[in-house]
Amino acid sequence: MTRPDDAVVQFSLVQLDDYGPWTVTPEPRSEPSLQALQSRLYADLADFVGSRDGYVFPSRYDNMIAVSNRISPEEHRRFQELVRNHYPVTASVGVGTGPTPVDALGAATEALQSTGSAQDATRTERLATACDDAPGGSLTVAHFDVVDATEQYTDREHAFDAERRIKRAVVELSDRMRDHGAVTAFVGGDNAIAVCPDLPDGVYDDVLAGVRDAAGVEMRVGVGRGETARAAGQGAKHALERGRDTGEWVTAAPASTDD
Ligand SMILES: Nc1nc2c(ncn2[C@@H]2O[C@H](COP(=O)(O)OP(=O)(O)OP(=O)(O)O)[C@@H](O)[C@H]2O)c(=O)[nH]1
Repeated sequence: MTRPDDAVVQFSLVQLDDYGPWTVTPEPRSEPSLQALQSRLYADLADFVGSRDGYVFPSRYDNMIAVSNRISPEEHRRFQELVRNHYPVTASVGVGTGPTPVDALGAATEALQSTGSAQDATRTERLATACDDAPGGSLTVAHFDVVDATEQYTDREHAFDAERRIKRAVVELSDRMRDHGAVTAFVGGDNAIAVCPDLPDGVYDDVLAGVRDAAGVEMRVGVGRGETARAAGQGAKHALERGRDTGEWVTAAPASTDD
């Protein structure tokens, strides 16, 4: 199947095969060892996708999300092979494209779901791709962070309360960005990254105001565009740094792929 003409973004949904039953076979496995396995597998996915100029989000760890523009089906198979060779579990992958990140992740989800249940013992290492070439258009990445998180929360509040406050703000943020077709993920510290359609600046202003009203947390954003998630994301990071200096949030000019 070829990809839709208006596709600008490709997402890959990586899902561990039959992982739930494995975690309790022959008896429940120790939680720290499961956490270590999940973290290592995520680190390998981040290296694999990052070295191909994509972006990756841990999601629920048994399901992980990659922005995979320009990463071919053959390369996805190489990642599946890596997992098989290094871990006691295998991974299936759904790949989807669409005009918005929400559409593309939806297509990846449907492709994967069409191959069978996450807990089907006979579903092993499926690669479900709804397209035979990856889109090469321009991507938008928005990198958000909390203003003065260290001084206001990290250095003052109970660690658990600081965590809850920041996570609550990110939930508010991702709900609002989803309404605009963006997929947003918490990426650590006080940071969240959204892969977005091309949105007017006013949308970011409204979203930041909405998060402030709902969660009482002030965030800023840098926005970058580029032909890969890496290029767009680096542009967003540079824009965020400029925003720290000026107090305004900033949209970066399209970044080159080798930025
Ligand atoms: N994943 C990720 N984490 C980051 C990044 N930058 C900072 N962090 C994390 O966020 C925490 C807070 O850092 P900052 O955002 O620089 O600190 P701040 O106190 O909010 O200060 P301002 O952002 O300047 O208002 C750090 O301790 C890191 O854990 C980034 O680019 N990516």
